[in-house]
Amino acid sequence: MTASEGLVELDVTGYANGGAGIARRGGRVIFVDGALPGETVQAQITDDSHVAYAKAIAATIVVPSDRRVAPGCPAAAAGAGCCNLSAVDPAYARELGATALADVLRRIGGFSGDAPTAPAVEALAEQSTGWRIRTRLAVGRDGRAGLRGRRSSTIVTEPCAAPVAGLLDDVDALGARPGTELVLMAGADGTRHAGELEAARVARGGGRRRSAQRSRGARSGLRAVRNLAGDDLVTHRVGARSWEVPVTGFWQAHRNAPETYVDAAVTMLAEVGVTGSVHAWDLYGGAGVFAASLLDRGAAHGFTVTSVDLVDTDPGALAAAEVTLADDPVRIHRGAVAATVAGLDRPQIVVSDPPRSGSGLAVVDAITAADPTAVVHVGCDAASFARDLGRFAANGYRVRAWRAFDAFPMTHHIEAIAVLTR
Ligand SMILES: C[S@@+](CC[C@H](N)C(=O)[O-])C[C@H]1O[C@@H](n2cnc3c(N)ncnc32)[C@H](O)[C@@H]1O
Repeated sequence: MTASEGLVELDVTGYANGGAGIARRGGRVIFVDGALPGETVQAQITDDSHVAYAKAIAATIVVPSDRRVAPGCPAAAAGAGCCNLSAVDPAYARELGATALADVLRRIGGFSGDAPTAPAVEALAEQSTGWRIRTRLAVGRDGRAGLRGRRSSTIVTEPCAAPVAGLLDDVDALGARPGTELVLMAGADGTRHAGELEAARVARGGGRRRSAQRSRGARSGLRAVRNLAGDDLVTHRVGARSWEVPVTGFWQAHRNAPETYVDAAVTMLAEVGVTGSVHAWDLYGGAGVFAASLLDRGAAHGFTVTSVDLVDTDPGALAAAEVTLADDPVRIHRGAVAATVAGLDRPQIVVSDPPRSGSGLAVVDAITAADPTAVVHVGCDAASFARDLGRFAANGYRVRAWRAFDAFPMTHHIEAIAVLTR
């Protein structure tokens, strides 16, 4: 290893959850953004403040991996923070995702030989481009819309390759005003819907970390939406059901995700022996896609869902659920899961599909205290998924089956689903 002009030469030997390559130098682990296992890179150290590890960015690939491919996403190639694995062979990216998942299941979840073998990551579509049905773009002072830079607040106007065909066509002609965000969503029939989200009001001061947190909080808070194209409500379909979801509301990003996940959940519940009449909880249920499929598909798999408690915080998603599930035995609860579950009827089945931060230990404890026969736990962040599963295991629930999906192709993110029983 040599150091020149602030760069260090590193041999990358592993891959970490989060998409960085792993190298070692002077007894420390170095997480190298943009590097793959087997590569030698010249890297710039970006964070040297920790005793056990440092962070770096690959500046030059000296010896490339033979699994590198031509970058598939123009926006990422121009520095946008979207498709961080767009220059990696998609099959190899899935292998790396499975390796990272297995690693966090062991290290964070504490899983070893008594759990099923960690799952492979399955593709949701043949292509790794053209899968994303919703996206948010920042609108710059010049009125041009684009993705934020990976390590900067610059706006990259080259197109991302992830959105479905047509979603990003001529976005600047939609008329979103400078400083706002442009929200785009494709409906089940392919129609594009667009809204302008008013600029987030972010309080100032308190250091870089605090202000980044404030900025995220402000962006996710309630903000006015001005319709720019299509409708305020977007029609999505799963099986024979349809939902009318606000253009800013939650819907799975990959066009094939909802059908795949509900099919996986119902099939795995049957495989672990759920039978008879059951009451279910659909926690972090959004518009009630899992609730509907449990009701509609259980009978074909040997169990009958007689009623569901659906819990979510998002008023738009719950309004969609109220319409779609109006004639079904579903009680809708608006509120945080942690504050709501204690008052619900005892379930035999629980589906829990939290945001990236996971359910957290208190919610896992509340679920296991209700003593369900089976839990379907879904995670879009491998580390929080592993942590939550570890808590289920500590509370006496065993993973009986799990699957993982390449739900965000060309990125390091994966989605995983586990079914547990006591
Ligand atoms: C990954 S989404 C899953 C939605 C739904 N299961 C689906 O597949 O469409 C996570 C959901 O959790 C909701 N949410 C986030 N934090 C929550 C909390 N503390 N309590 C209840 N719901 C929450 C969000 O509004 C969002 O709908």
